Amino acid sequence: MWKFIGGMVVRRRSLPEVLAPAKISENNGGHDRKTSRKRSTFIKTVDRVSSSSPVKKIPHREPEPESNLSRNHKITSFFRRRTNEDVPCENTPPTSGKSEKSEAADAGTSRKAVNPISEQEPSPPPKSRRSKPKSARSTSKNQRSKSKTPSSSTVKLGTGPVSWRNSETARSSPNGDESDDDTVITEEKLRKIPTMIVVDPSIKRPFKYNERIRVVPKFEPSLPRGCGEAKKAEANGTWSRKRERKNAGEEREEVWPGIPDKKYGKRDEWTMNKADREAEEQADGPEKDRIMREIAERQWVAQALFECPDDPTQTKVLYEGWSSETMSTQLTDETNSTAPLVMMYRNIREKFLAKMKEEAEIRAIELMNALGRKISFEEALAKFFVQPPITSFSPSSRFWLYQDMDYFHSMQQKEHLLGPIWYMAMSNPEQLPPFYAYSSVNIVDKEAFDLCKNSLASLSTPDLIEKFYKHSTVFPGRKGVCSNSAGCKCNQRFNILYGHDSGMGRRMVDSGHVQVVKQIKHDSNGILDLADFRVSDLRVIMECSDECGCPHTCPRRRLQQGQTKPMVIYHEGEKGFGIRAAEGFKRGELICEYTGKMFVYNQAIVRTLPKHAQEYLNERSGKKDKKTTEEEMIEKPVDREEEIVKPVDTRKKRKPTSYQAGFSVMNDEIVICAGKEGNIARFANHSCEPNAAFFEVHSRRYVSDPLIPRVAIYATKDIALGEEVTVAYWDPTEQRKKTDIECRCGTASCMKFLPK
Ligand SMILES: C[S@@+](CC[C@H](N)C(=O)[O-])C[C@H]1O[C@@H](n2cnc3c(N)ncnc32)[C@H](O)[C@@H]1O
Repeated sequence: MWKFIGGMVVRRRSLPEVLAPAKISENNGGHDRKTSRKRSTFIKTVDRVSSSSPVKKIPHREPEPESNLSRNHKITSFFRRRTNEDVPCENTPPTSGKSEKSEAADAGTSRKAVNPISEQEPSPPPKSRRSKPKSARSTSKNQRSKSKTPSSSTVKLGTGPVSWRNSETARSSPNGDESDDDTVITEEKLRKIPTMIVVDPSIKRPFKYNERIRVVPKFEPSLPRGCGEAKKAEANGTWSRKRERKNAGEEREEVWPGIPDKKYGKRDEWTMNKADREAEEQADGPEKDRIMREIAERQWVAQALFECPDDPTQTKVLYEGWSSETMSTQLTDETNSTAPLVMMYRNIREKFLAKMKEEAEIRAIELMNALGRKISFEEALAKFFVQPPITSFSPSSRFWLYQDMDYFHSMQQKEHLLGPIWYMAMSNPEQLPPFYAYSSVNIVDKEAFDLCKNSLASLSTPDLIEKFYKHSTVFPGRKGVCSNSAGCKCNQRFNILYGHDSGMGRRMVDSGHVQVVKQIKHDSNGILDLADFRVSDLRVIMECSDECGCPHTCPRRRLQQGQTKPMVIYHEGEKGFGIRAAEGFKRGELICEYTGKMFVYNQAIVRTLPKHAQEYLNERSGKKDKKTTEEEMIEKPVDREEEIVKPVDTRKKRKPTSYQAGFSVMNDEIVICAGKEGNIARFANHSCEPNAAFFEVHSRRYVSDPLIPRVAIYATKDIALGEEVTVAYWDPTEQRKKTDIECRCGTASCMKFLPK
């Protein structure tokens, strides 16, 4: 078993199969085949679409060839989606060039509301026929709201320099109406943001433990809540993701958990246009006007924007729920105003890519010099940085799968008020993205939930004081960085639960030494004070909660505010994927949380075992109650992992994983496993000279919620834009058994092999 320093435990695994390269089928023969095969299905499914849907019931007829389609009609239905169709624009990779407006979006400057249509259209269509694109869901409300500063009752989350959340409030809306801005955080909204998902297989139907905690019989990855267009398309679309043959004889669906496997495609576009045209033709007078208005008012959700390098006034738009073959070209100024957040995402992505390219160019020159200039610069560069393979709009190109992962995972993040993420494999365009289900919160097994619910840490401070005051002499006062002017209760909590005055703050560590648990504190900007930080310290961060009386912007609630900065999951060659900063971090700044499935330790191991091993272990443990087993363990200490894993390892059936994190201080029975479900933190690679570390965090917004132990990654050094975020899986100063996995951290003090 490997140890992440600070109680993070990982277990060995081989590189997942999903990382193995596979061929992209660029010619997308499958698309046409599939759409024609599914045509009748679509006709059937549109019947079921509600009247509010833009999809209309239409008679079944043979499709007309593309060239015969009414151009005007397409323009009407799809927000002039074909207006610029003739503009030569390869869907080329994003570059660092930016328009003035996008610069403004980057800086988060507020802009006067603009009606993009009246401003940009040289010869505008009749008013009633104009439709407007909707920005990504993440900006849909934002789009509608006026540029406004939050009122005193609404506060913005996020600390430190510009975060995507900070800058987006400043945006204006093309419509200018005053509807609620989903980027302004109110207490009411916070109360409903999910904090965990509890899995209890014994229940039949999901229910709410409270406003933030849902109990489900099984965790099932699904599309994020706001993605209504994608959901509709998943039910009715005719384009579907192709199946991919990985190894001979083995077929696996190229359907990533939580990513739509069906979308609207060209055929649907044609069908909808045709239905519109027919409805329009058949109607008369006010009815005709109504239909035309309805068509004109349809909104499209922008999923991603791409630059046209030949013409910076144009931008390519990929729509949520639609395949890439239906992309359209729009005026950059329009997309700047109608989809400011998506534009901001594009700018962040481009800035990051420009940085990566710069780095790759330096490495390419180094390689050329090392090889005596036997290869050209272009060849050398291609070893480190390949432009995204968007030579065609073929929806089956792997590039579009990456775009979907970016969008749908970022939307999940958005749901939890967290920063956006991207996936990139710049040195190998054939690289498959990682195969796992995204979850911004922990998925807590019922047993772990009950354990946490009944733990001391879950008690309110008055209850803790009542229980423990007699055992403790010192409970230092209400000071700290907490923004409650009356003082903070949370140092008291720390002292009762983990302080050495309480008698619970001394722990035996692996080496057999006794260590004192250290409280790591924030400064008034939410930055950790890491003055005398050592990676091998036993440490806990104590956050404030509602019982403290401070607002949710309190610097002592940093993990509750979550990941504010954009991050990239970047393919690092032999190390697999890693995480990189798409914006710089200061030492002590929060990077993100480590989420995954949370289990009670023994059970966590047992459940990953093959059936026969599970049966054997369950049968054995069934004869003894839990207490006896634990007592036995204390009397005769055993390496729990050794004991449990051995029967399986000898049969060489189980693939070991390295995505498990354990707790040394808060609850050493609990494990977070991010092997199949988790967030970006699961990609943190090891370095012998890391720039970040794991911290156990005592964190909940509401004291009425059970306190589950949480893990955060904080920067322990300044991290620059584009730099990889790394942690130490074990204390490099400690002698440990080594595995045969070569460490590729590339640092001067590298131990050469990852530890056991
Ligand atoms: C927690 S995962 C990190 C994410 C992983 N790279 C991925 O793509 O899913 C740990 C695994 O990453 C790889 N890894 C992490 N750090 C490494 C390093 N310094 N050198 C080589 N491989 C590394 C090893 O395969 C290890 O088992």
